[in-house]
Amino acid sequence: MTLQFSCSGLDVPENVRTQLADDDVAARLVAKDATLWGPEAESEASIRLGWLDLPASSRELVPRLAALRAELAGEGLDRVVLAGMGGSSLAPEVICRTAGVPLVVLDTTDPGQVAAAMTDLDRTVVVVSSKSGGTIETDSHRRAFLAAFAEAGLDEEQAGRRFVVVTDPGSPLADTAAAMGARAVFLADPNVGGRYSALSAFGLVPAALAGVDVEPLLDRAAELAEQLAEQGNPALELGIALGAGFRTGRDKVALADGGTGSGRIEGFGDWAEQLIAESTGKEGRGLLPVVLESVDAPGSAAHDALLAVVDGDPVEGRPSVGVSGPLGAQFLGWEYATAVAGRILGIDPFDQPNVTESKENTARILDAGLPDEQPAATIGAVEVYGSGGVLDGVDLSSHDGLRLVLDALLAAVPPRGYLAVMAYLDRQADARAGELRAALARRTEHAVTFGWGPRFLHSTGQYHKGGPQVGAFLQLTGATATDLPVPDRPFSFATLQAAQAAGDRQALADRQRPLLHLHLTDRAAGIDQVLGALG
Ligand SMILES: O=P(O)(O)OC[C@H]1O[C@H](O)[C@H](O)[C@@H](O)[C@@H]1O
Repeated sequence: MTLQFSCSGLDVPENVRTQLADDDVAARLVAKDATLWGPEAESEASIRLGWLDLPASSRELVPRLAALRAELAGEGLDRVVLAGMGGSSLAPEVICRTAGVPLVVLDTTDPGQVAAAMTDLDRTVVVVSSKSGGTIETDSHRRAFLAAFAEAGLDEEQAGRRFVVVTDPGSPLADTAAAMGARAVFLADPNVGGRYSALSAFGLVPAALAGVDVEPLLDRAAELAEQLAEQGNPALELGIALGAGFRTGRDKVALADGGTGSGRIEGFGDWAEQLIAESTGKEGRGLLPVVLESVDAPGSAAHDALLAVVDGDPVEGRPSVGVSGPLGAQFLGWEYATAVAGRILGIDPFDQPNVTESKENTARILDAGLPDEQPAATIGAVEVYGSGGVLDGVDLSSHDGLRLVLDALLAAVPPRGYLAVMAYLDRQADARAGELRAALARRTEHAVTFGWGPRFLHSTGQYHKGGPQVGAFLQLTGATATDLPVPDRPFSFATLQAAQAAGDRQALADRQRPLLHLHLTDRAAGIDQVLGALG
C-alpha cells in the first residue's frame, strides 16, 4: 500500500487546484523544475531537489549498511548513539521509534542528558551526522565522546573506530573524520537539504546500524514516486490541502499520530514539524506546525488550524486531513506536499534565512560572557524574567504570582497568534515539562507549541523569527546539577546551553515579542510549580 489521502470539511478554493493543474506543477516538480518557486528561489531550488531521486539512489546504501552492521555486531558494538541536530536526527528517530528499535538521539546541549548518553561505552558506536559539518552541538558531542572513549582506555585508533560519520562531501566534518580515523564515512547527496534528507544517508545510516531493515522504506517511497507526476496524486492533494488551509485562514497545521496497533508510525509530527516550519515560515508568513499528543488533544479543534492525522483518517465534522500509508511513502509524500504548499504560499521552501540569527547571537554571547540579569521575582523554585511588556502590571508579590504571570502571557497572544513553549531542559529527566503544552492549550483558544531547546532552534525557530510576528513565548531554563566540559573548547555544555537560550531571547526581544523566561532553580520542583499554577 502506498500513500492515501482523504479529507473532511475542508474548503479548497477551486482556483488553487486549477492553477496547479494549469501550471503542470506535479510533472514539473518530478522533472525538478527549479523555476516553480519564482526567480528569487531558483538558484537555491536548482541544488535542492535531489530528494526526488532518493528512493532509487539510496539503494546502494543498503548492502553497505548491512555489512557495516554485521562488522559492528561482530565486535560487540550494538548500542548506537546518534549526534545530530534537526534534519540530521529527526528522521532516524521516527524510523527507529516506529520500528521499536533503540537509538539514543543526542540533539541537546543539556549536560545531564549528554552525560546520561555516555554510558555502556564498551558496546557503543557513535554516528556523527551533520550536513554542513559545522553545527556546534554536534561537534561538541563528538568531542565529548572522543574524550570519554579515551578515558575508558581506548587508544586513538580504537576510539576513532567507534565513530561513523555522515556528512556532505567537502565539509569540515569530512576532514575531521579522516583525521580521527572514523570507521566509516558516508558522504550524502549535497543536492538534498537537511529537512528533505529522511531517505538519504542521514535517515538511513543511523537507523540501519541500530537494527532497522531500511529497504522497505525505499520500496514504499519508490511506489509513491511513480505516481508523483500525475494530477490527483495523494501528495499533491496533501499539498493542496496545506495551501488551501493557508488561503482560508487555517495557517496552523495540528499534527497527530493516528495509527493503532503494531507497525503504527510513532512521533511523525516531530519530523514533519521541522519540514513545515523551516520550509514555509519566512517573509512574514508560513504554516505553523503544532504537534499534538493525540488526535483529541487540546488544540485539535482550533478555529485557525487544519488537523492532519498521520497514519489515520480525518475526523468527521472537523476540517481535517488523513494521510495513511507506510513511513517511507509518508516521508516522500510530505516533502512533495511541502514543496507544493511553498508554491501556493509564494515562498522558497528550501532556504531557512532566519536560523543563523540565534546562532550568531549565541556565538557573540559565548565570546562576551553570559548576560547578567536579575529576576523580577523569585517564586519558590522559579525565577521570573520577562520582556516585551509581559510583566507589566503583574503583581509578582501575590501568593499566586506565577498564575498571574502565565495569565498575562496568555493574554499577550495576539489574534490568530500562538504561544511557543521552549524548554532548554533534559528531555528524558525533565520529560514532565512536555505536559505544559496541553496544560496551556486548555486555557486558550490559540495554538500552543512545545519544543525542546536547542533542538527547536533548527526547526520551529525559523518560523518564530521569519514567520508572522504573532507569537508569544515561554522560555524555560534550569539549574545544572553537574556540568560537562566540551573538550578543547572555551565553554562547557551548561554555558553553551545558557548562551543558546540567551541568544534566542535576544532574537525575540529584538522583535519586541512578549517573552516570559522562567528559570527553574530546582527543575523537578519548578516544573511542578508551573504545572500547578495552570492546574
Ligand atoms: O546537518 P547540519 O548541517 O548539522 O544541520 C542541522 C540543522 O541545522 C540548521 O539549523 C538548519 O536550519 C537545519 O535545517 C538543519 O537540519
